[in-house]
Amino acid sequence: MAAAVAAAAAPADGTAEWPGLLFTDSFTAKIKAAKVLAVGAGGIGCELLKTLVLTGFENIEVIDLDTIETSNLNRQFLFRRSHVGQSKAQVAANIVKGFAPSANIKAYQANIMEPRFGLDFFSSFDLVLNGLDNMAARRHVNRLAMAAKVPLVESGTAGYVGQVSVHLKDVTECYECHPRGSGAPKSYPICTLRNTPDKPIHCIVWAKELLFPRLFGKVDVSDLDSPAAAAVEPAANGDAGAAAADGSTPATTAAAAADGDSAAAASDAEAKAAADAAERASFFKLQEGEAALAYAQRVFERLYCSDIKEVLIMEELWKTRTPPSPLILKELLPDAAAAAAAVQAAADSSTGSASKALGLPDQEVWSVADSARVFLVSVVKFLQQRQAELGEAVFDKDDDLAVDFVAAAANLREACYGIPQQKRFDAKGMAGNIIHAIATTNAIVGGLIVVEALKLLAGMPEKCTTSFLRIEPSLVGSRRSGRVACLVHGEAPGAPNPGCMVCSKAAMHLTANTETMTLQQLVDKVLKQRLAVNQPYLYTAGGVSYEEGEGLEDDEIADNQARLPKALAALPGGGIVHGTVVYVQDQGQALSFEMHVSHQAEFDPEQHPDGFILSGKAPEAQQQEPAAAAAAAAAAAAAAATTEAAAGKKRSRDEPSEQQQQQDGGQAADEQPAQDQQQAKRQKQDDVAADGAADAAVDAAAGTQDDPVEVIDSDEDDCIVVD
Ligand SMILES: Nc1ncnc2c1ncn2[C@@H]1O[C@H](COP(=O)(O)OP(=O)(O)OP(=O)(O)O)[C@@H](O)[C@H]1O
Ligand SMILES: [Zn+2]
Repeated sequence: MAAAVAAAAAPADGTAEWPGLLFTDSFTAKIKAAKVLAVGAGGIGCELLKTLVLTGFENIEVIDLDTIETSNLNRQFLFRRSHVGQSKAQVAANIVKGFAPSANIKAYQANIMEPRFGLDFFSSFDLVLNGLDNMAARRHVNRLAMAAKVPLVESGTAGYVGQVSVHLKDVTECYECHPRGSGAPKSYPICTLRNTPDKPIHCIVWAKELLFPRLFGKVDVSDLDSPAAAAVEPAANGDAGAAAADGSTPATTAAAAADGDSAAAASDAEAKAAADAAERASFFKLQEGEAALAYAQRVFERLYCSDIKEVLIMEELWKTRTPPSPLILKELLPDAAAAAAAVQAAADSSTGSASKALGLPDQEVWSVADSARVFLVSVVKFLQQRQAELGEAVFDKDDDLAVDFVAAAANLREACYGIPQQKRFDAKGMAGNIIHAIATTNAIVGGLIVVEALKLLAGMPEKCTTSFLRIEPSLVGSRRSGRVACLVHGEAPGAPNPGCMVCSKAAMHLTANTETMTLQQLVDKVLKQRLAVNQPYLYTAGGVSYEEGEGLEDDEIADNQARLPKALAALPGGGIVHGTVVYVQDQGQALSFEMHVSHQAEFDPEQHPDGFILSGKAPEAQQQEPAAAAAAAAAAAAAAATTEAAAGKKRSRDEPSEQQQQQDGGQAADEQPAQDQQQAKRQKQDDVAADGAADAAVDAAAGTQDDPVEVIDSDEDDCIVVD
């Protein structure tokens, strides 16, 4: 189907040029016949679907995994209150069909990342148009659109700013040709979060990422207080005091660092950190017969009094900083009996929110005493009313109790450290990375997507623009009218990046401590979190292999699992060491690339808090003639074949399994089990949180906000003129 776009490279109506072409019969027919995939039926998606049908598109498939929520109604104008709880994709399709009854719109309530929406599915469209809100899904769609050579129009909005960009394999840059600023969640040095916070966000991240999972979720989802992290810090930054984690004293690490015996120091530090972690794990457990309120008070005392006193012992930390002051619960809530009764009454109330139960406002900064009350009430409510989730809870910005807890816990820590406290509304925004959506921005962006789609359909990718919607108009030079003020600035899409791991055959370069990084960390932190690989299959010429995904036998799954805790260098088959080339594939994304590994023992935690460095690198093959590139590819394939044989693989990675083919055949969207939908929704929420301030596309637009009047050498065609 994508061929239809290429075939239209010459003006469809002989002499017709853009934009006159739009008004020709043959182009109208082309619009009518084109098959379009719209991904996302949220803020942008609703606008996009409406504009598509009003422009004359009649063959549309729309996918959205979510259901309609009341909070969507203010801007997702296709939805009404009566639709709350129903599939966004289905309702959007039904309503839009009312505008254009001849349109054929197929809706899927599904995650675009499901294997059934694979290469065959993408290849069946002329255009893919994104109205998504998270990086993981955007990257996934980009990978499949590039592999299928289907043009992709990508979009994003954040408040008043937005962006639309066009991606066409081998013609323009793909969505991942350049690093996206906020692709990975913003990370903060662990020692700052634990011991020396100096901004509200440090306290909010501490409450959300460390404390929330510690009390209600899976502790291992956060590595903020893992013994390994604690042990590594002193060696790397030489700051022995900062190494003491979560209340451990600096004495051991400081002495060990000073005696010059680094091996002994490291093992002492590791042992100490492990003992501290074990002590904390047991302290934060609810004791047999312990009342929820007594537990909440005990945790309060530990976090805001004894832990703070422990940190104060580390004198070297406070030579250049203001030391924190402990909070005493009895001083904050002097009438202990009355306070306990009020907290228990609020905790027993039927409202799911601690702050609402206490009658506290969302839009005002609470007093420290009120934050203490909210803290206690939320802990008790979690223990009493949300028992089923304990041990599994995940922070969700739409969960009132979780937001209450994080806002109060962060405020109390801010009070200890003399950092300004936040309104609940703002704490929620920071914890959930929320930028409030603006309907008009979505409408403009939805319209711009269709404009770019039309240029692509006309076979005129050279006319395409990357459009930046700005918060303030810019002055733009114009041939005809001098200078005009523009809200939307357009520029030509960039060329493909030969170093891109997605749309070229470039290699990635990983620098890590191969003696301490485990295969699990490589898979989770590097491949999944940083490179958005969903179902990794990796192997080396030496015989290391690891695989996830469908179609594996039980013994293969067990073998793979057994390798995960091993350090890279200790893996069987020679390990992954300095100089190893790791071949990575993800069948679900039609993706394959090489990763070249370098060993480095230590990393500066301020500069590389993840403990590794990842960079893209153009391989030699990119500069070679096609024949040489093919030879290099054949050599890589041969290495793969050797490894496959060594690993005893039975099926080819490049051929879809029978199961995969069946899935690609296209089940109805609503066949996905409800549990999967829930999981996907949770994954989406995680992704959204990890998405930082929307996406780098938007960052780029947002970057111009401080520069409202700027002269750009551009044509009027590229802008929307403000009267
Ligand atoms: N992997 C995915 N597969 C299918 N749809 C997705 C996927 N990820 C996100 N979406 C959908 O993309 C849409 C993005 O729209 P939007 O940014 O308006 O989000 P929203 O959830 O409706 O609004 P808000 O986040 O502001 O509450 C959402 O409807 C969301 O469900
Ligand atoms: Zn690329």
